[in-house]
Amino acid sequence: MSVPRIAELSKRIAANTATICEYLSSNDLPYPSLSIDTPLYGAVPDQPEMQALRQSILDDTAELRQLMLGPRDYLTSFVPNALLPLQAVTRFGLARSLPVGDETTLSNMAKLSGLTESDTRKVVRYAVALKIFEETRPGIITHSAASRLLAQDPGVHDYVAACTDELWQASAQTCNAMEKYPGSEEPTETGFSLANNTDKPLYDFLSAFPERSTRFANMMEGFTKGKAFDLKYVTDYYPWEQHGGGTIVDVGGSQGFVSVALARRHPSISFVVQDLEPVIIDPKENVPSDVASQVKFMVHDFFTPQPVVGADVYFFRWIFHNWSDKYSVKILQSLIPALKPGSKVIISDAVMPPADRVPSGMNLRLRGFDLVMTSIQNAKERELEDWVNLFRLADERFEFEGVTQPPGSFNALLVATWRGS
Ligand SMILES: C[S@@+](CC[C@H](N)C(=O)[O-])C[C@H]1O[C@@H](n2cnc3c(N)ncnc32)[C@H](O)[C@@H]1O
Repeated sequence: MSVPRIAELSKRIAANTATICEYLSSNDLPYPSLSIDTPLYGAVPDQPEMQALRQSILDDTAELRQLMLGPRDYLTSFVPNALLPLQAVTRFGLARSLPVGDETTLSNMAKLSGLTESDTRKVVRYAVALKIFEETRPGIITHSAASRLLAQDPGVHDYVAACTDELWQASAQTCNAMEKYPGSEEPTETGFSLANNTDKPLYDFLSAFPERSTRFANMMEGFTKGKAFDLKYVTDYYPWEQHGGGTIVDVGGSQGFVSVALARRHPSISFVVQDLEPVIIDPKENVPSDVASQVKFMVHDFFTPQPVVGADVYFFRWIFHNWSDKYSVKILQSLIPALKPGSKVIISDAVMPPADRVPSGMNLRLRGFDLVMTSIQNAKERELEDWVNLFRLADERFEFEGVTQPPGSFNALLVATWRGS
């Protein structure tokens, strides 16, 4: 008789958990816990074998939960306001106002946040139920591991704040946008546009609000702290050393953290980070002194002709998934006047895999991201064929060379070479 799926899953979960426990125990490492002193970026070591076991446990527990719920309870288990406590905790500074190691009362949290006591109680207790904060005695609140991270890591804080304040609201309006503007490729006809009652694209709109704009950029940097977005997937999976003595232009490079990481490993390469004005605030603050002479900043709109002529590489990380094909083609074509024969265009972006080739947790994230891109820009994540077509649509002289998909990475690296004169 075949083993029931629920038994198979629970057996594998138990075996994988035991392997991780043994590893932690034999290396004298702490076990995962929800309490404040747990390793805040995860107790499972960042090592391929351990991470594969962790991913398997995450996928198996999700499936086991769904099987245990059954279809009806599964569908009704999606509460409509699951992100509300996270939005409130960041919007009203509830985690940051509580010093780590201290305890406080709900009334004090209300005073510091400006919320009413009643709203504070509702929000914080929902957060406690989600293991964000602990209520150690009735009305007495301390940090949990999760709220501590929100208090102490500005990248994670801004990630959560921008996800809830910007992306969640945009998602809630996306079906309305699909109805109002069917098939639109315009970044002005999105869920984000409807949520903000604006006719400007997201980045133009945010540029009028420097704080929101910076927070959005910080959310992007926060992503890179997630394991699937580690900068190593850019630095270690392309032979950058072949461009020694040359120049790499980091187009839409935000505050330059990718260029800084590459500059540290390749002292003979020069970097130019380009972005819109409000994002490039003050290069003196953004560039660590050890690479200051190597990494320059430049305000540049990538829909206008590329001003750095004859660079070896034009690098785009997380740019094209923000734009529909109509606009992505324009970005590539704006490079053409600056390209020399052999210039590379290197793109770090997702290549959507067939669903059965990735762990279900990763597939879920990729599918979620695809729709985030629609909600904010009418853009999309692309399959390999879409990428090849994009270069072809922009200009036949772009020769698509191939793609590298580092294991465990959200993004792949796509390389094309300019074969024009
Ligand atoms: C998703 S972020 C990616 C940032 C960075 N490359 C990274 O890997 O995290 C997109 C970036 O494109 C920039 N951007 C948007 N429109 C732009 C434009 N027209 N010209 C130049 N940069 C632009 C944004 O300011 C933002 O920093």
